[in-house]
Amino acid sequence: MTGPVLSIRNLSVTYRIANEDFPAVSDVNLDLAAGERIGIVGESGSGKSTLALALMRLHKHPARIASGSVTIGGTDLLSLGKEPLRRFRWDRVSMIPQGAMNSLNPVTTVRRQMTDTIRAHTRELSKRDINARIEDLLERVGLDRGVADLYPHELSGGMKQRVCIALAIVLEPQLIIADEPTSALDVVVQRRVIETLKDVQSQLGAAMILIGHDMGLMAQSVDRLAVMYAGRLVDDAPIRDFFHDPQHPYSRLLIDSLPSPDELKPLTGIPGMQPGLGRLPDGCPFHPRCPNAAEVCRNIDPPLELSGPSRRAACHMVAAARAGRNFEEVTG
Ligand SMILES: Nc1ncnc2c1ncn2[C@@H]1O[C@H](COP(=O)(O)OP(=O)(O)OP(=O)(O)O)[C@@H](O)[C@H]1O
Repeated sequence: MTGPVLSIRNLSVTYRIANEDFPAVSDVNLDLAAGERIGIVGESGSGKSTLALALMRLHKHPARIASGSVTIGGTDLLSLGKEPLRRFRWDRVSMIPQGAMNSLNPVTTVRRQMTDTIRAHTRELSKRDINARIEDLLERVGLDRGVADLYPHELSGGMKQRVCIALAIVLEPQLIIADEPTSALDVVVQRRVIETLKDVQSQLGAAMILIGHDMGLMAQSVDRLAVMYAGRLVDDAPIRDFFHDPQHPYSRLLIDSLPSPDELKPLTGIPGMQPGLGRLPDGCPFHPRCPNAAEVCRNIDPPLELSGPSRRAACHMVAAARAGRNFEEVTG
């Protein structure tokens, strides 16, 4: 198949609160190729999990996909009926949700849980084939095959997370969405689990979306990094460009607020707060916190547009620089 594995067009997701729809994900456009890994970062509440859940159609009331389209492996996700959607999940797109390791059933063994997942999608495999597949998967994620007969309480956090990775790849999906897959683990185990996830993803040739807050982990794990702010994608760049030449002022501030062991500097956050649902200011949603904000930023919401080879930014200042114009001239 040629073309992207994932294609998101103008996707908006709202939450209905007191008879009013509030946008949590606004007009997101994104393509992802086979084998490509994209990281999505953003402050808490920026819409990352809402976007991830919508990509599996796992969002629940009061969330609603208000507009847009999602195509995965050539299939229009939003047009699928209940049964085709059930088969589509895990088979074509799988998810390691936030706190995945706590979602394992405490009263059944790993083997039982993996068998149930496989059986829910295929009736063709014999018990022997299923057991062979389970043991192979456990080994692929760095676990002993004996783990199949253990219960979740007999596993460490890192082992549980590996089981969740094995479950996510059980049907060899084309797209894996991992929402903070390592947030509850210590740093050493985090690195190992991410390495495992990357290995299985590249063996499958699957595309991967990695959602998280840890920019250091992202730097080592993904090909591209996208930033969400107040429900929008505001930056999307190859990982090296993102760190070496950040364009969006928010990305710059995020990078500046990272602690550095080489340069002992006081830790700085980003002043101000991200606007809550339904409290978006006019113009660019970041302008109240932006050190470069000008009149145009207070009035016009900048679209996410090409800002260099393979990169996009939603910022008037970046757009002016790309057009070779002086920002002050543009802002008048
Ligand atoms: N069930 C819900 N009902 C109403 N609003 C919700 C609901 N779930 C999330 N929201 C709101 O939607 C917005 C996006 O939330 P979301 O959980 O997608 O953010 P996030 O970037 O994943 O945050 P975190 O990093 O903390 O997981 C937030 O303003 C949040 O308060």
